Amino acid sequence: MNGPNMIIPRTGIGLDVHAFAAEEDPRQLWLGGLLWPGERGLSGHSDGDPVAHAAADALFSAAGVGDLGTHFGTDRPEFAGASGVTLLAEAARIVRAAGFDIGNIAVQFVANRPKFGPRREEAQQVLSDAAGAPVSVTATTSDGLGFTGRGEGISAVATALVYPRHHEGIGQSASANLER
Ligand SMILES: Nc1ccn([C@@H]2O[C@H](COP(=O)(O)O)[C@@H](O)[C@H]2O)c(=O)n1
Ligand SMILES: C[C@@]1(CO)OP(=O)(O)OP(=O)(O)OC[C@H]1O
Repeated sequence: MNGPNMIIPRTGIGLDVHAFAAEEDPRQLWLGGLLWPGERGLSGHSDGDPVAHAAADALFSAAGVGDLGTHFGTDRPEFAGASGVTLLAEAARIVRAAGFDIGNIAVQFVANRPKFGPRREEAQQVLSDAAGAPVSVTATTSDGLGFTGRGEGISAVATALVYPRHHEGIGQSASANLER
C-alpha cells in the first residue's frame, strides 16, 4: 500500500551500442571506464564506452529527466572524446540535482572480447566512484550470434534504481529542479 509518506523508488533502463572502429583507426578501446590496451576501439563522438553510457542513460531514465542525447548531444563539441566516466559522473550530478538519490546501477554488456572477468572489480570501482553509488557489471557473449557475435560492435544494457530525496511534488519538480 502507498501511504502519503512512503518513498517509492523508480527504476530506469538504458541501452547503448557502439560499432568497432575500422581496423586502421587508431582509436583505443574504452569499456566499463577502463582502457583496454591492444583491443580494437569503438567508434563514437565521445570515447564510445557503451557500459558507461548505458549506466548514464539508466539514471536519466529512472529520474525521468531525458536521456544521453538530451544532456550530452553529439552537437556539443565539449563532449567530443569525452570519457564515459566523466559522462556518468555528470549524469549522477544531474539526477541528484533533480531531487533523487541513487540506489544502484547494474550493467551487462555483450561482446566476445575483451575477456572481462579478470578486470570486473577494477571496472566496478571506477564506475561506482563516478556514480557515487554501487555499479555492478556483468558480461556475456551472444554465443556467436548477431552483430556482437560477428565482432561488429558491443552492446550494453543497464538498469538503475533511484528514489526521491523528498516525497512532495517530485513528479512536477524533477524538470524544474534541473535548472537550479
Ligand atoms: N566479454 C566477456 C564475455 C563473457 N565473459 C564471462 O564468460 C561467461 C560465459 O559467457 P557466456 O556468453 O557463455 O554466457 C560470462 O558469464 C562471463 O562471466 C567475460 O568475462 N567477458
Ligand atoms: C555520448 C555522446 C556525446 O558525446 O556521443 P557518442 O559517443 O556517439 O555516444 P552515444 O551512446 O551514441 O550517445 C550520444 C552522445 O550523447
